[in-house]
Amino acid sequence: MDRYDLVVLGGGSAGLTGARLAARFGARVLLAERGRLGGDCLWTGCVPSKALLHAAAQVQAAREAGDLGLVSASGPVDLAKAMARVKAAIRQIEPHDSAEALATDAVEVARGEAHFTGPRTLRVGAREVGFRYALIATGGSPALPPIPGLAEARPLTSDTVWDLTELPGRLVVLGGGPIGCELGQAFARLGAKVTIVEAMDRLLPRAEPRAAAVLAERLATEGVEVLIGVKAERVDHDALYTNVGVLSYDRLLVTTGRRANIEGLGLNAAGVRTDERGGLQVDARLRTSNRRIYAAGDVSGSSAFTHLAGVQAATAVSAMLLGVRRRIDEHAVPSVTFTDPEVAQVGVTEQEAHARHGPVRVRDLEHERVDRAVADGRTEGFTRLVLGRRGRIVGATVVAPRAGETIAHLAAAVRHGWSASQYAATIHPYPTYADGPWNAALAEAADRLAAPGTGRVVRFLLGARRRWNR
Ligand SMILES: Cc1cc2nc3c(=O)[nH]c(=O)nc-3n(C[C@H](O)[C@H](O)[C@H](O)COP(=O)(O)OP(=O)(O)OC[C@H]3O[C@@H](n4cnc5c(N)ncnc54)[C@H](O)[C@@H]3O)c2cc1C
Ligand SMILES: NC(=O)c1ccc[n+]([C@@H]2O[C@H](COP(=O)([O-])OP(=O)(O)OC[C@H]3O[C@@H](n4cnc5c(N)ncnc54)[C@H](O)[C@@H]3O)[C@@H](O)[C@H]2O)c1
Repeated sequence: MDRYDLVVLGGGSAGLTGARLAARFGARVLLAERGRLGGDCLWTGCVPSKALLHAAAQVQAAREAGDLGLVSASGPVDLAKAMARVKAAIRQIEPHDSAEALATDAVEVARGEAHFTGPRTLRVGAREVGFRYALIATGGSPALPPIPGLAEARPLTSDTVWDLTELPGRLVVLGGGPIGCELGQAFARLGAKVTIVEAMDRLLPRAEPRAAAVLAERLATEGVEVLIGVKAERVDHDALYTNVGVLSYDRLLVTTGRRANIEGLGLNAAGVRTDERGGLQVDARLRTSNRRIYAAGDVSGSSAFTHLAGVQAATAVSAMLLGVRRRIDEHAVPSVTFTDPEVAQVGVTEQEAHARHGPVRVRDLEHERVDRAVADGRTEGFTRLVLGRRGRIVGATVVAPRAGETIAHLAAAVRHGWSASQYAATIHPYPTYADGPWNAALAEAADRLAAPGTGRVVRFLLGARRRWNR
């Protein structure tokens, strides 16, 4: 039986990062993949959704060009052409995640469904191999809620929506989380009549409520019907029955959440326990109940982001192979919903901060005060800094075009516990959307200068300098 230092189950964002890092350390690594290398992010997640959103943004710009005197574009697009752009983006990235590229990095790839046959053995295809350590990185899949008639209606999910070649006339999107909002806006801009149905009292329930409100307003302006606090009761004959009425559709897209891919992994044989919710039981260092098996990425039950999946995998591999014990600071993981405007967030929201840090303050800056937003005619957004003890930035939200680029520096602030004054000390380029957080932090720092204690010192210095340098 072949023996490996590390076997990795799943070749998505987590598995690819973990396998490559281990091979770079000099370990003998086997990566098992049952489907397509690259995982959700490349084939059905980040890459196709961002490519479709880009196509949709171009269409939207064309529609709005009438304001500038051009004959404005109208009507639906040829979805097959938009999807061809999506496929082109995937094709461009795919070679980096291929078995050939991995072979160059000294990672061996085994094709097939992997499952544990014992605490230190695994079968993939016809091969049984032994391992010193294993990384479970099998990701997640769309989950359908138990609504009568829903499964039988065979709705679209984020796995299958990419196969559409004709734009649906009426698209009902069930679930107003990040996937529902991104895809809902994209299809609406491409020309579909979109209705988003969300069970909670707002879109993006994990975001600052005000961010969700700005997004909902923008979607409504673009013709998306947003139904919040609505209960879906059953699906029958191309119609979704809800407590507020019947929504007839041409296609139904379900984006109500995902579940971890742990079925058929042979967890019992490996001595890997699951928790009461049926997910993998992992500790803060991502170790399962078998001390030689770790988990990373969506399967671990943490927030589903590619950037987090990669960091988790690298952390787990360093712990397994080198004994480096590190925890990931989950509070400083930025999240971005790539709608227009983008909703970017890091750390805690105001509500969460109250619960966790006690009294906190927020410093808001309206984007009417951000010159780049004014120049772009996009002042609907805002920046919010959540300030904890000693003025430390414990959370931030930016709602704006390109907010995803702006949030990275704020992630550093939350990660390192910077105060608003420390954040403000870095010069930001003008005019950018990053002026939002910078000006918010500068305003906070200026207020501190005027506060009773510091203010007295400042006034003393001013007075003294006046007297000495008449
Ligand atoms: C529509 C959509 C948009 C998204 N947009 C973003 C975004 O903009 N930014 C962001 O950060 N995140 C985004 N995400 C989330 C992101 O795609 C995931 O967090 C990321 O792909 C998780 O990587 P992973 O390695 O954990 O899992 P995956 O990428 O799902 O990889 C798991 C791999 O394991 C394989 N596998 C499963 N079981 C087995 C087995 N038994 N044996 C062998 N192989 C197996 C699967 O085939 C798969 O290739 C999006 C997700 C979706 C669905
Ligand atoms: N830009 C990004 O980084 C990005 C983009 C897409 C997805 N993701 C990640 O993928 C994961 C899955 O995303 P998602 O949007 O599918 O899931 P989600 O759990 O984030 O959102 C699902 C939404 O559906 C709603 N919902 C659940 N059941 C419902 C019902 N019966 N009727 C109506 N609404 C219902 C929920 O209240 C929630 O708002 C998330 O963790 C997300 O972070 C990230």
